Amino acid sequence: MLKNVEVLPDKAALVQRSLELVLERLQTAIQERGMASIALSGGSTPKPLFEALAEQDLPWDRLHIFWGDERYVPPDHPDSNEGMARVAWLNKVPIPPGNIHPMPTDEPDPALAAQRHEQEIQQLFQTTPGEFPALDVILLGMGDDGHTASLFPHTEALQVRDRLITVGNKDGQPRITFTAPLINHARCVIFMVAGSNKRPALSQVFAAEADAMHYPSRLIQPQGELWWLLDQAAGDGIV
Ligand SMILES: O=C(O)[C@H](O)[C@@H](O)[C@H](O)[C@H](O)COP(=O)(O)O
Repeated sequence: MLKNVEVLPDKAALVQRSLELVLERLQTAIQERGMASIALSGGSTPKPLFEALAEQDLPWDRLHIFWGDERYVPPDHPDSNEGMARVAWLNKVPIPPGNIHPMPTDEPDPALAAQRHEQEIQQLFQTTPGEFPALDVILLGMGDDGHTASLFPHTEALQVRDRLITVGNKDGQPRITFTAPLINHARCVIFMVAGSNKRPALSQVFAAEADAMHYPSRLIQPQGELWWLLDQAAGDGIV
């Protein structure tokens, strides 16, 4: 793992830096393998990045879009990560609809939705059960409790090592999430973390010793590149 940590002056600079990294890696993937895959994070931080990506001139038919996690709501719900990315970016560019792979949230049982999505990913990447595909880029955020994707502290999802997709749990509310091993098989993981409210958790995530079950972002140790892009409010003095 190649770990890079950059503290940027403010959130706008953090977004600009993440745009540079994402574009470089997507273009390299397309040159090398003819296609690129990116999993989007949810929450509020990545929205300006998605808006900036909508302004780019990319070979959209070579790009496949995933999500690292999803709230268990319909895509038109205000909390939907899919809905946010479509409005901020995907609805504005000519990406083939079949290249967009949202996490299903329409099964009565979220576990079935997780299983369905796992099968979709295995089919797309031609992997067999137990094998983990390497996505080119996985974007992540970090909550002020140290969670990432929908891997929340002291939840069962943190223990799942043999699946690509599992059910997360936020205060009893179901989520669909990439598992830690799927994230760790990515070629490049980019955390975007902004705001002073993230400092306490960040200091634990970067500490020499801390409980990963309490600070799940510590579980993210990808075999490829790991980038932590922090704004000064979050990272100054921590790293
Ligand atoms: O669905 C989600 O909420 C996310 O995937 C989650 O992991 C998010 O990235 C963090 O909670 C940070 O969210 P903010 O960017 O809003 O601080």
